[in-house]
Amino acid sequence: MPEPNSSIQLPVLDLSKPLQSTSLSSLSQACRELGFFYVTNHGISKKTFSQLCSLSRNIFALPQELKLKLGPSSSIKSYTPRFIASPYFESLRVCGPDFYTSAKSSADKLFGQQHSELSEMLQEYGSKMMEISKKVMEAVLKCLGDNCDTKFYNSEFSGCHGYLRIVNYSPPEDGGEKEIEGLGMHTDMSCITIVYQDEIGGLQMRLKEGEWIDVDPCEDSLVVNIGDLMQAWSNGQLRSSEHRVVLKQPVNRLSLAFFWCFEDEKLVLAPDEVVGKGNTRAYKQFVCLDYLKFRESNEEGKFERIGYTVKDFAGLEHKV
Ligand SMILES: O=C(O)CCC(=O)C(=O)O
Ligand SMILES: [Fe+2]
Repeated sequence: MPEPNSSIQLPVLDLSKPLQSTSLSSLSQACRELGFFYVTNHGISKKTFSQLCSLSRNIFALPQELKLKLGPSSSIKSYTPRFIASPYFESLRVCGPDFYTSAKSSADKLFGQQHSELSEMLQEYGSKMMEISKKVMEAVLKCLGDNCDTKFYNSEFSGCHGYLRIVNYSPPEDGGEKEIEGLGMHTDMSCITIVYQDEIGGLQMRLKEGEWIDVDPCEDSLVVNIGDLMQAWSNGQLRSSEHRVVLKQPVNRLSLAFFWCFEDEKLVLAPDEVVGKGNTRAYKQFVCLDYLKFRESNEEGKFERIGYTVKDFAGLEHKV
């Protein structure tokens, strides 16, 4: 594993202010070159995060037999146990738009019928994340210039849906000084992903040159990264960068990753205006679900470990 030693100042998108031209140009550069940035003034309180994290920790602390009632082989399939993505990674998935029902069907299996606190919190969190995703996507579309946000948000992105993955990383207690890979290098299959990480840190992004950079937890900020669907839709102008999670201390780490994606049946194709006159189209049209299936079939048993990306699936010979 290469040693990461650099850090980089990622730009911050402040959702409480209109985007000024200087912040737009740094955001645009980040979306094109790095694929990562922070978002602040998102409207989710510290208290909400800490309550959600503590309820989630209670779930992950339950006996394995109980958690396995939720997956991977149950009909709900919301739980991914350890030793699938990595020996140290387990996760719980909650799907929108009805986050309440999705969470409730898991909670009922774990605790019986009487437990709705978690489901209510997740409904609130999920709908808040949907609103944040919309605002973030409008800003991302602005980065493509030419009023792309007003031209394309409604026609292309209004059918997007979101799901939340609550992740618990538990490194071995006797890990010593060694850095341990909690989640291997991958790109996300989303349009955008919005991540809350607790104070432990460990998320790293990969530069185009291959160097690993820490994406540190930042007070009151969420991390946004561009996913594969957006890389294809923007004709490769926006970057879906490889990232991973490295565990540097023998303590548990919790993250809440929200994936905002096109609907399964969506035909993903960069509009001519986005490709731009005189530029070559870099991705052929594809059905969103077909890409998700392609990734699944190539990653059997490996979860999201990278092998193939949207470039391998839909990339055309001549790249822009
Ligand atoms: O746990 C994190 O910070 C990021 C997780 C992630 O990259 C993913 O679930 O795709
Ligand atoms: Fe990811």
